[in-house]
Amino acid sequence: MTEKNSTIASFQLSADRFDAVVLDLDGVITQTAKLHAAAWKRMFDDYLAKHKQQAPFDIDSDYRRFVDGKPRYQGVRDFLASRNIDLPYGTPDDSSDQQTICGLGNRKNELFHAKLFSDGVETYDSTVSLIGKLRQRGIRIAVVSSSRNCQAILETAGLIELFDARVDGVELQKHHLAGKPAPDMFVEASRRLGCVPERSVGIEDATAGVQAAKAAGFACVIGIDRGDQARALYEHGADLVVNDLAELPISIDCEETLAANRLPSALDCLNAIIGRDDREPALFLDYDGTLTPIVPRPDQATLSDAMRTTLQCIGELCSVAIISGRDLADVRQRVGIKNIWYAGSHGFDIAGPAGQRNESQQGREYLPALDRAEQSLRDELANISGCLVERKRFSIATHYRQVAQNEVASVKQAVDSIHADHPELRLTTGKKIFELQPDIEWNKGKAIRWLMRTLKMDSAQFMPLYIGDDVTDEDAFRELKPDGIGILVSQENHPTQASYRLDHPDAVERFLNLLADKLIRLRHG
Ligand SMILES: O=P(O)(O)OC[C@H]1O[C@H](O[C@H]2O[C@H](CO)[C@@H](O)[C@H](O)[C@H]2O)[C@H](O)[C@@H](O)[C@@H]1O
Repeated sequence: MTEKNSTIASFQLSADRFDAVVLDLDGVITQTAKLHAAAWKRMFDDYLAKHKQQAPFDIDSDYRRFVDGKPRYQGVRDFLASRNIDLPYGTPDDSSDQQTICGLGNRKNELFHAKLFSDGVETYDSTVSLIGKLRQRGIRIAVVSSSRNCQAILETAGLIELFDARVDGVELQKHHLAGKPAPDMFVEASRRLGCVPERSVGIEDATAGVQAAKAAGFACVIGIDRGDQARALYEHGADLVVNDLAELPISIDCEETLAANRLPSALDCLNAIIGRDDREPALFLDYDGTLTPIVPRPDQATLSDAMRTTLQCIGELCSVAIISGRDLADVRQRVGIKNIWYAGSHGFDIAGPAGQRNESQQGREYLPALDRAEQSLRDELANISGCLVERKRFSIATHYRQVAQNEVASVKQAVDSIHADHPELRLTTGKKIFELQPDIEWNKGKAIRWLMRTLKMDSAQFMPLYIGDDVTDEDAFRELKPDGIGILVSQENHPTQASYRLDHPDAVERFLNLLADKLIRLRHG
């Protein structure tokens, strides 16, 4: 990081200081700048070839000085002016072979689209990952780009959902905004986000963009120096220049809980989840609500054949373990895949594919108390219609999903009273469920760490990825926060320690298939 002054030395992108971050597209989020530069060069060189004394278009100097970051026709006009070439403006409808500013701009766009189609869109993973983290902290995100192709580029890259607002070349024309370096686009972006420039950050890689954000009165303007232009970015108003957004300090609080509906979709962020470093994923999956939809009765939660095939496939590509609240034998039989690890009773009971077994030693001392509590629950709840008591080796679930609304309080009262008789047991809640389990320092998160140690999965080499939907899954999200990733399966809005979201087990299946494709591609270079 190169800093202009010492006041920025303590710079932190935190929700306390900033409400919004507004980013340029090309060269900041996507690596389309080089596609644009190549298309500009090809178009101008073809044109300049007809002017004998003219040197070819230079990507290092001409592109950055006259074209980068500006609306298309303005870029044509400014570059031609630098060569003392005067062309009629024409109209946006001009065909791409007309010798007008618009005709040349349209030719460049044709060349750009051909390249986009043939080469696809590469993204800067550090930027995508930063946007994910900022969104989790409640910071609003907008993209400002002079490109009329902004929407198409974001859609091709699968990033369109990451933005709360977009001010692009199409909007520019529609609302008669002035292009960068004028402040209009940044002012409009913060207005659309419902934020003020004084609490907004602008991120740009072009001098015209830096100038625009500064002129808009943004609290902080960050320049990204992808070439040798740190000095120029500072001269145009950047407060801080970095080579890549991975260098940017943001405030991280591991205990922070976030609203689930603010989390980015894991389907949109696969590249940020996998491939942000060289670590191999180690996959830990919850069962109910994650691999199967929630259904009225526990015995109806059957794994679909499609999900089983997906799990089998991903199990060939990386290490997979199922971490469930169900009894070990039950979840093992429901999933029915041989070469993976299983943890039952919320991690108290673990088994490996080659007959390995780890039953919590400490947990065993609680078996008599669990037996007594189970009997009391069965006796007390026998007359409440729809109430189910499900005994797992190290846990007892009392299900009230099928209980009439006016009788739920009686279920809770009975569970509370039996819990009071067994203070050595812990009472937890979940989806229409009360659970009693040994009150010891053990949970799904600890079980995952135990598995990683046992399987010699150093987190420098393996990245733990946990997908779950319920309260006890939060223990796993919290445990993995420093070195792994948590994905919550939910459509509701509640606090969570997860970093990404999937809406439904169907989305989990889609995500696992995308992950499998990605791992296959990485494996084959
Ligand atoms: O950790 P998990 O594998 O997700 O297990 C959590 C509990 O899941 C089951 O109950 C839940 O799913 C049932 C079937 O969809 C649903 O009817 C119930 O309301 C949910 O709470 C399971 O029966 C429990 O033992 C697990 O603790």
